[in-house]
Amino acid sequence: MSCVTRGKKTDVACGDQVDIKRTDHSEGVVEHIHERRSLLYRSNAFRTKMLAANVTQIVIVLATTPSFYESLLNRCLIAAEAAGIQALIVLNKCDLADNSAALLQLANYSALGYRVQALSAKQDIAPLLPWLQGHVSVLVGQSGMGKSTIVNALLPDQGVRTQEVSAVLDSGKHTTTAAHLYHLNAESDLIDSPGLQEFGLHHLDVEQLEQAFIEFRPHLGKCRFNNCRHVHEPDCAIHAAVASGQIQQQRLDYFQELVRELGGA
Ligand SMILES: Nc1nc2c(ncn2[C@@H]2O[C@H](COP(=O)(O)OP(=O)(O)OP(=O)(O)O)[C@@H](O)[C@H]2O)c(=O)[nH]1
Ligand SMILES: [Zn+2]
Repeated sequence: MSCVTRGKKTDVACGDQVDIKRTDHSEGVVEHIHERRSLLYRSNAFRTKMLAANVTQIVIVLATTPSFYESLLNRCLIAAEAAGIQALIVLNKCDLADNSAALLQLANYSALGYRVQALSAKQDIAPLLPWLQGHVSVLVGQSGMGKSTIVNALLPDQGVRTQEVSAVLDSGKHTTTAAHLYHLNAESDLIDSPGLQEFGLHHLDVEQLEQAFIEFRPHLGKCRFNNCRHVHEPDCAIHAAVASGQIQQQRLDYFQELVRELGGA
């Protein structure tokens, strides 16, 4: 049913549960937004956008080709941790060429405890099904990684994105401009979001960032200075953990990149 919000407020996110009042047989007004279990954001220095509400899992879609931005993968993982949502990493297009390099790259993330599923959405979507069962999952990823293909494979009857193409663009190019929620079955929902090229995390502060790097947690609060930003400070527990191999240098680099964006270092 097509519904509008009262006034100019558009604080409703895809996945929200709402009370509506019917104004017509096919139209209504959103009266109330229910309390959210989770809310996923992305933001730049100027504005914060709600990505999806009430999701329990973020599914990060990567592919062997075109190559994916590892920085974007990290940002998605950090956004998930900050929102208290679990993450699943999907490596799509595994029917293509050699995926061993990409799998090796992702082994670093399995070592952190993140689940990684190799897949070819074109050939067989079945390996993804058990991961989605019982969850409200949101699919995120760069353009071209195969999100539409995954959604179409999961919901073959809905002609999901092709429908949009004919209605809006009529150009034959698959593009998703807004998030959509689909019911996979009685217990599982799937939210498809537009392709991302960047994923800003300006809505987080340094302390939230530190906590979102899960392998930092056991070392936090153990630096000599309690406002240590883990750059060049002496007796830094995070640097000590990098030196002893408990934290990967690259993850510390990603952390520093995010802190610099906040203007905090
Ligand atoms: N070989 C192979 N190609 C795939 C697979 N999945 C998707 N593709 C192809 O990759 C291209 C991009 O796939 P899409 O599903 O449109 O990508 P997307 O992530 O939805 O892109 P946006 O709509 O821009 O966000 C298309 O040409 C697909 O046919 C796969 O498993 N194997
Ligand atoms: Zn430190």
